Amino acid sequence: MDFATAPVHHVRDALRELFRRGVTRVVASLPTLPAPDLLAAVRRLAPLVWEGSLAGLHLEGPFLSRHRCGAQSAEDVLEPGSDRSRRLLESLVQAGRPDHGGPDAQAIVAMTYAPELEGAEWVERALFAAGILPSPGHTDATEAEFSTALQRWTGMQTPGLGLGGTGRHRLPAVTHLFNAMPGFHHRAPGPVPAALRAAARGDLRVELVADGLHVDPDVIQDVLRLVPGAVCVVSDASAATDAPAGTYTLGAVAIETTGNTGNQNSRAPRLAGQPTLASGAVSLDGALRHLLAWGVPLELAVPAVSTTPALTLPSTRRASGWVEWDWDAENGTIAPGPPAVVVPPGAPGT
Ligand SMILES: CC(=O)N[C@@H]1[C@@H](O)[C@H](O)[C@@H](COP(=O)(O)O)O[C@@H]1O
Repeated sequence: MDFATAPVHHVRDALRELFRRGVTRVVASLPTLPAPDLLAAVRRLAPLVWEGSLAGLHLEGPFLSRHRCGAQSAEDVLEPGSDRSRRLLESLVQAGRPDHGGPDAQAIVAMTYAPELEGAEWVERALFAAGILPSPGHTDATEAEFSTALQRWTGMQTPGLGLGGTGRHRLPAVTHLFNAMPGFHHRAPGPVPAALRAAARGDLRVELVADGLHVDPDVIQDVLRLVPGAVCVVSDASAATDAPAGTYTLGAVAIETTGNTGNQNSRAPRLAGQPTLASGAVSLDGALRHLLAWGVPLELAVPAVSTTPALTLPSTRRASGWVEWDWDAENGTIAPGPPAVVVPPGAPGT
């Protein structure tokens, strides 16, 4: 099911399946699309956020680096500085805002953008003002460009949103750290070390795709040890995630998966006919199983898939109940299949 193009009743079916597996809050990511389609998708899905079915919308673009599109539609990437881009962002913010309610009611919770682009500062200002977190990602930024963007944010915070708050503050998160950005080089460090330093200071959170294919499991564990409270494990899922072999859509682009052939590498969705990774290979319950199988202690793994990512949501959308899994304490693994008990929000102890 492709959030960007599916009718609302298919979205509801997919959410029911995720909730059955123990996922309690879902942020729908919309990829870079032709501007009218993106606006239409926000208009279609925002009511699901207002009614509480979705926890929010994340727009992955369209203000991305043309050099780091990855699986995002390069044709639909826009320069943030143009009048057309300004009008589009204003319309998106408007489409995500309900008739009643403050910035906390905005359906869009985050937008991925490349902070080195000309006009990025305007995007950041507009997003913060609307209660939307700017998420650096799909970026070709140098370390200096990335750090400059973080400094710019300092003057743009609104109450409860921005840098340097308490541990439960709503902070921006880097969109899938390591993927779709320059890697670390000792003479050209790129955004990764700057992001990790900011995360260690408590000024930023970092998303990781923990499917065993996007980032080496040892690197995931290193990041969890370095900045344990800042890691948001995300599925980066698409219609092709956990799906049978076939061709699917990710908004405007065709992607494919070879399904579960027993060779884990073949299971990652890729751009059709190309080697480019296109989305996560497992949904969030699968990511938790991976973390535990790699030996990540339960007390690091569980917050990274639950309470830490929840902190990127407005506080009114964080209470998510509690899920008890059939887990094998001796082997540190959880049993496949649905959780043993899903305790609804508001129940004693949640
Ligand atoms: C939805 C989305 O955009 N997902 C990105 C994809 O675009 C990128 O190609 C891939 C690998 O990036 P990498 O080759 O830089 O590691 O990571 C994520 O799957």
